[in-house]
Amino acid sequence: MLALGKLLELTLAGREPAQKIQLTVDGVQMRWLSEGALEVRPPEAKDNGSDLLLSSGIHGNETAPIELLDRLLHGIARGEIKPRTRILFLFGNPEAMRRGERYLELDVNRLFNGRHEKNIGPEAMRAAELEQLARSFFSQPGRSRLHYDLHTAIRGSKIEQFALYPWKEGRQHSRHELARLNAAGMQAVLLQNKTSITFTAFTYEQLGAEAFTLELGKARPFGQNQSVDVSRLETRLKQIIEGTEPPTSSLDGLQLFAVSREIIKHSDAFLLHLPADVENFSPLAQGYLLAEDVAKTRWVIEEEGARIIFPNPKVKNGLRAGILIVPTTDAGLA
Ligand SMILES: O=C(O)CCC(=O)N[C@@H](CCC(=O)O)C(=O)O
Ligand SMILES: [Zn+2]
Repeated sequence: MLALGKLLELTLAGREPAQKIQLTVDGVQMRWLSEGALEVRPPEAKDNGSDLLLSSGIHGNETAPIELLDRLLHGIARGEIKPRTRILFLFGNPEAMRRGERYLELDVNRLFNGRHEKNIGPEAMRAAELEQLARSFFSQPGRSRLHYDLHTAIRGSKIEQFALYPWKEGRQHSRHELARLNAAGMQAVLLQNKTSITFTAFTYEQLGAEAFTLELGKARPFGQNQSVDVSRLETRLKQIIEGTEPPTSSLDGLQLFAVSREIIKHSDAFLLHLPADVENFSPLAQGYLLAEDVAKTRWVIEEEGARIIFPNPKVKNGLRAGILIVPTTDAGLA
C-alpha cells in the first residue's frame, strides 16, 4: 500500500511523510497537505465533478469514525476503491486523538464561524487551519460540495445513528440529501433552525456545501468499536466516492426532528436534572424541570413530544449543555 494511505498511522505518530505526493496504480493522486489532512484527486478523465470532504477526530476519543476513514483511505491507496470524486480527508484534532481525549483545552467543534479568532491555543489554531483547508478544497466553481463530519456520542442513544443538518437564512434543507442519509443507515435527522459554531455549520453557511454531522453510536477507544455498525454508511460512502451511488428518493422510516431550544449553561451553578446515564432522544414530559442556573433561570419543558440530546452539564460556561428537540415533518424540504 502507498505510504500516504497510512495517514492515520502518520498522524498518531506525529510524523510528516517523506513523500508528500503519491499516485495509485490507477493514477489517483494522493497529496499530504498538513497534519491529518490528505487530498485525493482522480485522474481528470475519471473526475465526475463532485467534491467530498470527510472529517473525523474533531473529538479525539471518537474512534469508530476515525477507523472508518482509515479503511476508506487504505482501500484507495491499494487501488481497491477507485475514486471519481475529489476527496479531502481530515482528522480534526490530532493531539486529542493521540491522547484519546475529546479535546485538550477547547472543544474544536465550538471554534468555527469566527470563534477561533476569539480564543488562543493549539485548538483555536487547528480550527482556523481546518477552515482554511476546507475553504481551499471547496474553492473550485461548478462542482458539487458535500461534507460529512463523523462523530460518536458520549452516551447511549434511543436512536443509534442520526444526522444534524445545519441552517442558513434563505436556504432550504434538501430532500435528496436526506434520502441519501436514509440509504446510508441514518435513522433520524435533526434540522437546525439557527446558525452555529460547528465545523459543518461553517462549511454549510460559508462554503455552500451540503454538510452534516453524523452520529454513529457511542464513543469507545480504538479497536473496541465492534458494536458500532457503520456498514451501510461505509457502503454508501464507497458508492459516492466511486460515482456508483444508486439513485434514491425515499424518506421512508427516517424520523425528522427540529430544534426547539438549546440549553445554554451560563454559570457554575448550572444544574441538570437528568440521570448521568440518560440516553439521547429520551422523552421529557411537559412541566418537567430540566435545568436551573443563576438568577433563578429555570428550564421547564413546555413542548409536546420533547426529547433531549447531548445533555452535558460539564461543558464550559456559555456553551450548549443539551438540545431540546421535537418531531417535525418534511414540509419545508426543497
Ligand atoms: O455526545 C455528546 O454529547 C456530543 C457528541 C458530539 O460530539 N456531537 C457533536 C454535534 C455537532 C453538531 O451539533 O452538529 C458536537 O457536540 O460537537
Ligand atoms: Zn463528537
